[in-house]
Amino acid sequence: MTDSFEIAGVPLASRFLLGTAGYPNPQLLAEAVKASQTQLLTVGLKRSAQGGDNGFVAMALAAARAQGARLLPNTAGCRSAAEAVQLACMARELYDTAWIKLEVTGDEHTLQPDPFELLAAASELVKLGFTVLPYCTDDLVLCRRLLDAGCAVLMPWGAPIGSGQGLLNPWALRTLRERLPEAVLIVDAGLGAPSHAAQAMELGYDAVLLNSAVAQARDPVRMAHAFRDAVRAGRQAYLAGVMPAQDFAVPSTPVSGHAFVLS
Ligand SMILES: CC(=O)[C@@H](O)[C@H](O)COP(=O)(O)O
Repeated sequence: MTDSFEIAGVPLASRFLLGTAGYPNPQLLAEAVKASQTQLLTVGLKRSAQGGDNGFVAMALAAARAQGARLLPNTAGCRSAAEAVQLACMARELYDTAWIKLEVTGDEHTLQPDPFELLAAASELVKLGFTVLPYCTDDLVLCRRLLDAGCAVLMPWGAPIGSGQGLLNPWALRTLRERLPEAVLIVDAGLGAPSHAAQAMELGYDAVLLNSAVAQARDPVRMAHAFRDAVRAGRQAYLAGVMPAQDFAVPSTPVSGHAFVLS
């Protein structure tokens, strides 16, 4: 039974989006992509545009093709709206896709997105016909503005990129889910363990995007499997209805009357 979701009218059978940076070698990248069964693979534009990637981008393209996955070029490394728009236009030519993962960094220490440049870039790219997937903070007002600007999807951070800290602010992520029930929401970045991905899915997120936790694992292929399973488990739990947590004990076996009298 498939449980797909849609981005801009395109159904995606996998809710696990994977990044292609930082693998020990291109072969392991290809095997991890296969194990993940992802349908959407990100590719860093700055890396490929600058060349010298030792075959990683070519391997990412081949791995995507082998399993019918789409490419999602990203603007990682951009510091302004103008730079991001320029890079997105290059990506459209290079990869023949109008989908773009929009990243505009505002702080070097946390790699936190710059909300002002992000919104400016998103508005411009939507006008240019792109399907824009912005990597953003979990700020509700910013997220609303990005949707109003025409973004197809929102990708709030779980934690800073590469930190592996998991969901640092579950309250904010839960609030986003509750306040934007119609939006396609994907937790992006900072997930370090499969349990973090499951937690995001249990909150009702449509998908997760991660890179470092798989690429830097001792065994990236096994880790890709683990995340794939965790994403599915979290999704199933959400659909089944996760019980609300409470501050008091409730006996799981109600006791009434006197069932047995031992003599
Ligand atoms: C691959 C990609 O698009 C990254 O920019 C993304 O944010 C992943 O973050 P992690 O490496 O923390 O999973």
